[in-house]
Amino acid sequence: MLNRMNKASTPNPKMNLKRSFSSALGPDSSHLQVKVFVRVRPFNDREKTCACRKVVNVVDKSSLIFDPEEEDELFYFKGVPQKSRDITRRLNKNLHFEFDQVFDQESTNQEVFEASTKNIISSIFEGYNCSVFAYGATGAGKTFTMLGTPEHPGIAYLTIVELLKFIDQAADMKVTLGASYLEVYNENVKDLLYPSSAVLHLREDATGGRITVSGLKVKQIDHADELFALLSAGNRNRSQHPTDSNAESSRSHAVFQVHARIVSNGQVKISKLSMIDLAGSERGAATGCRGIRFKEGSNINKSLLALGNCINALADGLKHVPYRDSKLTRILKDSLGGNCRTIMIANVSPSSSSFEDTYNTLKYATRTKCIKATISKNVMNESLSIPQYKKMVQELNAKLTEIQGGLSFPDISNWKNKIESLFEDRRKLYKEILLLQSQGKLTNWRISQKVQALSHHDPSSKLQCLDRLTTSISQLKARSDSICGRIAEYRPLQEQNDKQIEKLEEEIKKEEKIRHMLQLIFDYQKGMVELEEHKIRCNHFEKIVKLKAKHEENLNSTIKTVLPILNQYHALIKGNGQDNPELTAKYEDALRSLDGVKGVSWLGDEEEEEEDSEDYIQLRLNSIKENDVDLQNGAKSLTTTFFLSPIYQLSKPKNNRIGNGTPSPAKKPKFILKPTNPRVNFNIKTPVPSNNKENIIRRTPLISTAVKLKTPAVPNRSNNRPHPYRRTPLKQNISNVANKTIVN
Ligand SMILES: Nc1ncnc2c1ncn2[C@@H]1O[C@H](COP(=O)(O)OP(=O)(O)OP(=O)(O)O)[C@@H](O)[C@H]1O
Repeated sequence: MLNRMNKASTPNPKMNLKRSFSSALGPDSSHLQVKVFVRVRPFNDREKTCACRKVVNVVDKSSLIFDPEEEDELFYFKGVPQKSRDITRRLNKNLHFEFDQVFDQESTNQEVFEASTKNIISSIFEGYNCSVFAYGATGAGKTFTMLGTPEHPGIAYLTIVELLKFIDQAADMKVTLGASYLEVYNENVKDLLYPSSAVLHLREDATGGRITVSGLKVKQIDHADELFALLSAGNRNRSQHPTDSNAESSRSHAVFQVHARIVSNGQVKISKLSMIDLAGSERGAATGCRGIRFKEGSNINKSLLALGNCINALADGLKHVPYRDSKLTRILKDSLGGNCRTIMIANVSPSSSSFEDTYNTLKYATRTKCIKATISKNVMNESLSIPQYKKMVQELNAKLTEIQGGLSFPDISNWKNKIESLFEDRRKLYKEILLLQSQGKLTNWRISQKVQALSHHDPSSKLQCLDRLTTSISQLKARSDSICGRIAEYRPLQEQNDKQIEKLEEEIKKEEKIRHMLQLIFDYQKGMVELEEHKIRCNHFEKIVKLKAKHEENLNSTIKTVLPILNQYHALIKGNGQDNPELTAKYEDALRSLDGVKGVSWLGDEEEEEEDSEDYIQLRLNSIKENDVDLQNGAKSLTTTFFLSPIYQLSKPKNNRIGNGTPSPAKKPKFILKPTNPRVNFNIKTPVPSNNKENIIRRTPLISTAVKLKTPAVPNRSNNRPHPYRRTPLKQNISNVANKTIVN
């Protein structure tokens, strides 16, 4: 038995058939594979009369046995019954085939439809292409299955009925249907709905994948009746000629296509249902065809052979599928291996007279089961009309309102008021303190000027102006003390405000949901206060610079006046013979001092030259950056960086040097105006005095200056070198601003 099965299983090595043909994948994965059904038609009259044997035995719903074993009749040899079989008789193949479903002779078209095509109707409305094709030898029942008779309507009819039923039920979609019907006869394509039209040609689209039939007309369908009328009319136009096997043999491959355009939920799905009734495969000898019929048969077989090759290539998963070998395979390209849910109904005759045809059909069908198709929906976005957009916007708005209703935003107005109020207090406090500081610094600068003026005179002289100077210094000092006192009064309030703001910031951090929102408000308010602080500092700095400039102007004008008078006095004394060496030395010392003021450069000043090269005539304030606070001994100081961009720089030429520290009266000092060099930075620390008055005096630069009243600083000239800051008034100005007034 096993041997027989093995033998039977290798009739054609290329087909690689096995004894048992089981479905490669389960029913759930069928959407990836071509579904294959086999239908066995009843014996026809001719088969009945010729006493043919039944070669197909339907075992159950999904399997059949081809060429089943028969009970061995008793075999007599010389009148004696033998135990062994009759060796002159052919062995039965007894092949077991399995398909998605097998329909026996008793099955109706309705049953075939219910089990096969009905299941793919919904896929059409999802945007999938679907195709059903009937395969089999001539007279095997393809046309009966696909088209049927008035009494027994076929798959095409039943599918259309179901399709229309589906459309009626689906109220939420708009479906437009169209139909086309073509036949491939003798390798010519003909429009069956418009039979008078010329032979149609196949075109491949630009992407090289899709085949279209150029000139094939798609008729729009508004009513179900129209679809049936089209089907009937197309069938009448089909090439049919009687053969020995079939009195009404269809000699062409017919492709009836229903094109659907489904619009739902703003999407457009386009799908196509193809129902293909293939011409029957036939053996010339078996069908008794001659002449034109033989030519027809050759072409039919040629295209069916091409179809078989495509099925084999697809089943083996080959990259190249020979669709181009025939018109039929080109047309069926997207129904077999393309983006399509495909159903094959293989029709077979049960009669031994069609033994070879049935066997070949079953082999084809088995190979077809292995074809896997990758299907995807043909969905595209519909370009909506204005009313549709309006409707969509309304729907979205309604959803938004619904979502917003579900969200509750916490009320942060209390927080906001609290933050704003605390920072408003801080702003006022800082403003008062800084303005007072500015007044104090300006006052102290005036004190320092008067102290300098005082130092120019002999304290023992009883000049009236000295009294005025001393009185003025005392008044200014009293004012400075008063300002310091007022600043000190603000200190507790400022500390309290700082603590409140620190606490508030901590509280904000604990608010999980609104923390970020509150932090934004907090940072904004903080920034506003800092901005105001900077504005006050800028104003202060401008005032200082103006004062210095005015002072320098006065000094220069005094020198201009004093120098000729001094020379005159010296000449007068000398002329009167009252000159003495001590007086001459003092005179020369005074000259040197005045020369120094005018800017003579001395040897060994290189480093200072580098350090203090920021001699500016005009200064422009660009921007300010605060580096915040330095806590030391309980006192706070604010460090501010000023970026000063000089417009022009007044410089001494490098060669304006005399040598060995000796000034050269022959060479007058020269100045040149140079364009600005890159930005110059000044770090300016603004001390914020603590409560402690001692500390205030010790740490506040201007007050320190005031304390130095009793012992005014005198430039150290022990090495016969003028102090660089005393030598050049401009430098002195800058140094005062940078080091004394603010940086201390
Ligand atoms: N299941 C069936 N039940 C009853 N009669 C059938 C059945 N199948 C086929 N027949 C009959 O068998 C005959 C041949 O069938 P059909 O024309 O459908 O064959 P075919 O495969 O289309 O042949 P061809 O390829 O030559 O067109 C028809 O008279 C048809 O009515």
